[in-house]
Amino acid sequence: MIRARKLTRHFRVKKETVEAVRGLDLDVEDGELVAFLGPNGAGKSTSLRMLTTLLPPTDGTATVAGADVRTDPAGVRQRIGYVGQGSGAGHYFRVRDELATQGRCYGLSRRASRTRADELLAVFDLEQLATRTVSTLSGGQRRRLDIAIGMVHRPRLLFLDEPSTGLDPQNRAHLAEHIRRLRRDFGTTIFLTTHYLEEADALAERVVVIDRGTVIADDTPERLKATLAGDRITVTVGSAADAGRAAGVAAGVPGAHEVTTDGAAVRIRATGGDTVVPELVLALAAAGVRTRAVDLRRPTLDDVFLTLTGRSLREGA
Ligand SMILES: Nc1ncnc2c1ncn2[C@@H]1O[C@H](COP(=O)(O)OP(=O)(O)OP(=O)(O)O)[C@@H](O)[C@H]1O
Repeated sequence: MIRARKLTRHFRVKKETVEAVRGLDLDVEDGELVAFLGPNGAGKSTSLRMLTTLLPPTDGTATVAGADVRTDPAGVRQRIGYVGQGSGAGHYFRVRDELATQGRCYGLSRRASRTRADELLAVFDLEQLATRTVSTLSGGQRRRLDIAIGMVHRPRLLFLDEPSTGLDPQNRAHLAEHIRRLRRDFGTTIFLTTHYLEEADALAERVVVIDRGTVIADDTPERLKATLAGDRITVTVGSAADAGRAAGVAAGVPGAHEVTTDGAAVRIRATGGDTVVPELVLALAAAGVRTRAVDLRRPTLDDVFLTLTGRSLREGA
């Protein structure tokens, strides 16, 4: 559905060159739900704008929904939906009229555009709001209308640029459910940008991590966390001296690696932490070290980003 090779975009700012996107390689298959995750300024929007033909690439190639972004931008636009960061809806129109007008813009008859508007009102739980003026909608309702507008022409591929920015957690979860439903009920391929780690983790089956214009990781959230971060175990013992002994014991437990001490605490990075913990507690007891507390923490995508870049994505965002 998306194939990009060495996609590159530079900007000239005064006499400086900003390398916003540097040689992006990307493959998205039919029906995937992919999150493009990275800190502010990583190059997410610039990549999206090139893939949606809003910005010509400086270099490289991309085919989107079967059309080349350079040689057939109109073909790309016909086949994709794009919901940018700002609202695309006219403030003073009524919700149903706004959807119907968009349908007319895509060449639907008056009747077909009304029918399509009603379908979309149902899909996005906007039926109660059909006659309301767009300017009176809440942030979450407005965002659902924006996505409905992006779906008027039934695109097989939908781009969403930071769809949940500015929404509270409850509205974010509600929107996520609608995005999942689009994929489930209509098989829409969805490519969305976000800097919300939890959203990428919970929503996407695949996460492409971008930093400073380059893809630095691309996998399922589970595999990224397991291979690039691992579980973190903290064992608290009675004293710093005990911690030294405990660290020696921990280093010998299968699955435990990167053992460090900090006062009376021993920190361990582990593969399969839930099976390492009982083995560790038994080994410590056998060595005569009394365990006071054990904490097992599952990794987050922020731990992945930290491992890859040495920086926290939370700080960057
Ligand atoms: N029109 C422009 N002119 C000059 N520099 C630009 C332009 N657009 C983007 N940039 C620069 O390119 C880099 C990537 O920007 P981009 O907007 O793609 O990042 P982003 O990952 O989408 O960030 P955000 O999460 O803040 O939206 C940044 O350094 C930005 O300042």
